[in-house]
Amino acid sequence: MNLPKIAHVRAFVVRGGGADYHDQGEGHWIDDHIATPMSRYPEYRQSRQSFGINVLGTLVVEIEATDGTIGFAVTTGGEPACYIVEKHLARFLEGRSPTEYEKIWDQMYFSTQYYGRKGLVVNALSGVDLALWDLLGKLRGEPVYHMLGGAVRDELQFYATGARPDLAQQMGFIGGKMPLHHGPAEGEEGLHRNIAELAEMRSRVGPDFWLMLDCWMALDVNYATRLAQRAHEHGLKWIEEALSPDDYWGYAELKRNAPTGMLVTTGEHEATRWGFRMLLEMDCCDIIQPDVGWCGGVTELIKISALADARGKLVVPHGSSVYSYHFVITRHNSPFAEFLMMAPKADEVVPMFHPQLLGEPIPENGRMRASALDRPGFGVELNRDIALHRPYTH
Ligand SMILES: C[C@H](O)[C@H](O)CC(=O)C(=O)O
Ligand SMILES: [Mg+2]
Repeated sequence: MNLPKIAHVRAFVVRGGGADYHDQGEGHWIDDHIATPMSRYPEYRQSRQSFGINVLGTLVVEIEATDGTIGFAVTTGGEPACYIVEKHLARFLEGRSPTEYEKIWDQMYFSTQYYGRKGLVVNALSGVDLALWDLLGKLRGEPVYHMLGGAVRDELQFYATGARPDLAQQMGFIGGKMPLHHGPAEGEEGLHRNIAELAEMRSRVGPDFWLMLDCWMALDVNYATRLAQRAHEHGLKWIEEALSPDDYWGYAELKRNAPTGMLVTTGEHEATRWGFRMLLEMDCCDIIQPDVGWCGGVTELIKISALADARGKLVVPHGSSVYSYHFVITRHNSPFAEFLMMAPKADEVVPMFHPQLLGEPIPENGRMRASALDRPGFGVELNRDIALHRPYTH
């Protein structure tokens, strides 16, 4: 079957929430004294926006085929990622068939390897890859999850990330992941407060509801070990991203130190099969958490997931909305998914990438039927009422 070829690749930057979900207004739980590697500096402790967490904004990649069909995707990376997409990556797509995603991925990765490999460049590459899968699905009239092999279960189950696991429990989620508020620079008092917050939440949700702590790379092995040991009596299910993503040795040590039954998770800032191979072969964690928009897109996630599956590890992607939903429903070793609560007080379910996507499905009672994904591509449209800025052309 001859599909239309790729005619144009375009990249835009958008401000205000969406894929750059840290780009929120004042008073949002996601910017309220959350422990980070920058918390050692008191002036950057209260707000992550103060050190520039939202400096980039969302990257929107559009790929138009010769018949006018448009695939698109959103991720983070903003204006610098627009430059990379327009000035470097677009050449590997235009004039090609959208079925050639393996070769396109390979050329995007190896042509940028001398300045890429992780971070911003792989975010940009992931955005292109996801837009390509969206285009392919739209041209074939198939949802991405069909192209990935089809659903292995009838519905997705979600845990919620946010400041109010107690409310998430009432909304039907299977667990709640809270941000850790105090890092090592806040000393023993900060550690007591972290444990007190966990204990308070445990008393609200009862003994069986999953509670997790997201440490956003803020800790060292010693602090993380002490936190894990003290959190164990409050039934902490997992300790997430406790250390720098570069500290594979530290993660291996933390996994050895963690109390029996408590899971160590990480990987949302890791990228590619080679990065995840390190996490897996060094036995750094129990669950890997690639972000589909940051790890290399769906093309790379297929490989990352197969590596994990062969080692009996779970893959529970970080956030990533529809890009994650279409993958998780197709894999046995992804038994549940994350839902980031983007309402400022984490007190209601709103679409994760609002306002950038139209038709973005949301969990109901903590679940989503596979049929909610039954639209071509990733099943969403770009909201063209938001301000799209195209800083570069080619
Ligand atoms: C809540 C965390 O600090 C971060 O904003 C999101 C995250 O790491 C996650 O959803 O996982
Ligand atoms: Mg996290």
